[in-house]
Amino acid sequence: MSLTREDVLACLKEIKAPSGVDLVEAGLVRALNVDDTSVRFVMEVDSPEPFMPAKAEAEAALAALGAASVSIVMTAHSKPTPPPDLKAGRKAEPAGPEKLPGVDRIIAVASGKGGVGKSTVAANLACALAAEGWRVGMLDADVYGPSQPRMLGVSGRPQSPDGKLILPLRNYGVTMMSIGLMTNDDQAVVWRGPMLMGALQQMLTQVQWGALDVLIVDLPPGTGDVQMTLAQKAQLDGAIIVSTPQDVALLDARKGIDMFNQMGTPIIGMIENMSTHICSQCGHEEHVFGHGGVKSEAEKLGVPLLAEIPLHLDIRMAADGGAPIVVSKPDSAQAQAFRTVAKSLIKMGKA
Ligand SMILES: Nc1ncnc2c1ncn2[C@@H]1O[C@H](COP(=O)(O)OP(=O)(O)OP(=O)(O)O)[C@@H](O)[C@H]1O
Repeated sequence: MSLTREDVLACLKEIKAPSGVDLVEAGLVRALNVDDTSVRFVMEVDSPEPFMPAKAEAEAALAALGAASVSIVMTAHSKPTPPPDLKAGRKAEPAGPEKLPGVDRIIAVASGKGGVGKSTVAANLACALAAEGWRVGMLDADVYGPSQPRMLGVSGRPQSPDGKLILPLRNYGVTMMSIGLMTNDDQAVVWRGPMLMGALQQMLTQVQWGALDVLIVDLPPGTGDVQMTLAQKAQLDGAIIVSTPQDVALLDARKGIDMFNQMGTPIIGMIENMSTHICSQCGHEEHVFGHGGVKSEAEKLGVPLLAEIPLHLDIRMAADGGAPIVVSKPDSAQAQAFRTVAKSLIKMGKA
């Protein structure tokens, strides 16, 4: 029997948080998604441990109500830090960004502006690196428009058998996790700052990534909280900036590069996407958005231009159809453009 949102909320109202107030009343149930007999939500808490019994109780009660699958993700905020110890001679504690265990490198794929093809580039790059024999992970941190599940043809709910570690999904040799797998496709998620940070931190540290040569992070466009949090929490080995050739996209790309520079993240290079339009019927080439803008910007900023990817119907159909062009038409000229970037990243020692 299908469950309704109301059924689920009524059930959760019977479960008390450690404060004695029920989970719903306490405002702990966030991003609730009820899909037939599958229930998912985020529990926004400061520290997960005291809430484990309530979580287990909620899982059992929802299962008894008829939920076939229950996924409760806890967003753990950082623990309150003790006051600084100002005594002289005290050894400094390690602080700042850390390496993820088992993950050799983390590369962020970023853009200043939305819709320039950042996720398409990230998906193709991940598949191209996997095709070169690299162990590749993809963390889709584009919280406002997660598209990696669609692009990498992945669906289903990530499971967490022990309630602690989340098992990522896998396709085309890419191990992936996306915030989009925790939320409903057609439901707009309103992320509050701390909740967003918690979810990102959880995807970094509570997902069982396994041993990876490279973890690619698909960032949301712009220069916001997710970029900052990522750079603070994880040791980023570099960022790739995707831009279209128009001035407006380049202006935003420049802001993105400036932000990474301020955070001390090396810029691996820029990629001009939708560089030139190649007609899929006659092969005629046209510079719809201008051409060469990213090349001259990269020269000005002293960063490498990694590729100029054409605007081609096949790239869109492949990405939107769940099998990036690198996988669906690996020998096409369009796929070659991505494969060349992957090879040069490997050569540069970046992946
Ligand atoms: N080179 C290309 N040729 C044809 N279509 C492309 C190309 N690059 C991207 N697209 C298409 O453009 C659309 C937007 O791409 P994508 O979702 O990758 O952009 P984005 O920069 O990640 O956007 P956002 O960050 O706003 O989600 C998609 O439909 C994608 O298939």
